[in-house]
Amino acid sequence: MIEVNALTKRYGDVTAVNGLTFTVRPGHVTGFLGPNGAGKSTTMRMILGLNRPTSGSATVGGVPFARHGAGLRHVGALLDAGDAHPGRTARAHLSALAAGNGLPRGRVGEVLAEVGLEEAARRRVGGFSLGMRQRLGIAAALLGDPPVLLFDEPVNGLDPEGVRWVRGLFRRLAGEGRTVLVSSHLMSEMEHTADRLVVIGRGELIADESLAEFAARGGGASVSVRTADPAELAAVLTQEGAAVRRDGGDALTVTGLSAAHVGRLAHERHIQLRELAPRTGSLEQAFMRLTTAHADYRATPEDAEGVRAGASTGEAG
Ligand SMILES: Nc1ncnc2c1ncn2[C@@H]1O[C@H](COP(=O)(O)OP(=O)(O)OP(=O)(O)O)[C@@H](O)[C@H]1O
Repeated sequence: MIEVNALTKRYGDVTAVNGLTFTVRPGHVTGFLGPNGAGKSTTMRMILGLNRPTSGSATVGGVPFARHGAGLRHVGALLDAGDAHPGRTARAHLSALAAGNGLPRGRVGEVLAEVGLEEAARRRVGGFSLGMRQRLGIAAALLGDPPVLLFDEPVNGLDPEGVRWVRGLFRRLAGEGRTVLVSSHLMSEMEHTADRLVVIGRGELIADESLAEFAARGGGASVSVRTADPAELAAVLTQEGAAVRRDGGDALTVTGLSAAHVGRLAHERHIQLRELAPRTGSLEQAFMRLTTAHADYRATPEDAEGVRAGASTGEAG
């Protein structure tokens, strides 16, 4: 369990994180989402004791991270894929981490196999692709077999097979009862990975809920119906105050009534239903709607690539 309590971080005039409170529970993959510059990395660094909060606190398993001895046994983290020394081999990098944390050497081979880097174990990290460095960072996070794992933008640089693999890995880790927090600035990445979301913008909490709850906030929740008598059902539902769209054939899309309500009305009027399915609103829609007001850096026509803030996360204090 990770508990973040009224966490605030200021860099001079910039408030990177502002009074953030949320809990990340075991047994779930929790997506940590926000536009560029929202404060995700800063928050993760404070959870890991790498940045000191201006105020507030963060604990892992009820204890500030810094007070955990042999840190890798308690928390595994992928923060920056580039943090392995380029002159070291993958195996040497992991062996040094294992030794520093009092972990058995045998774990090195196990995690190399787990992330698919066995073949590259004796190559220098300097020659690794970004995707390989991400895999190495994930191997380091897994080394201590920790109950809590944090991954900052882990999908960066992975190919489609790698993305599929990493999603499966996160789900397995959560399935084993671990606490898994994964950051991204893209909802599309989280949609198939996370089952809960913590969404922030400009350092402030926007949402802390399940994917379904978040999607419902985007509006557009509807009910799909197929029926033997679409014209009759459309009339009944419209009379009840719903908006009904005829989708051709026997299909209708209904907004403004729950699936249960549609089912009950059809039953009362003896209208046969062939399908009745609630559809949640789009996650992407909800994300855009709720974070637009909180986005620091947005593309303009002159700057179509958008601006990555001059953010350096190199602070160690
Ligand atoms: N060391 C620092 N010194 C000054 N400002 C900083 C520092 N680190 C972060 N910031 C600022 O804090 C804010 C939050 O940055 P942070 O990197 O935490 O955001 P993020 O959500 O991880 O963004 P991204 O998705 O772009 O990685 C930004 O405005 C950034 O410029």
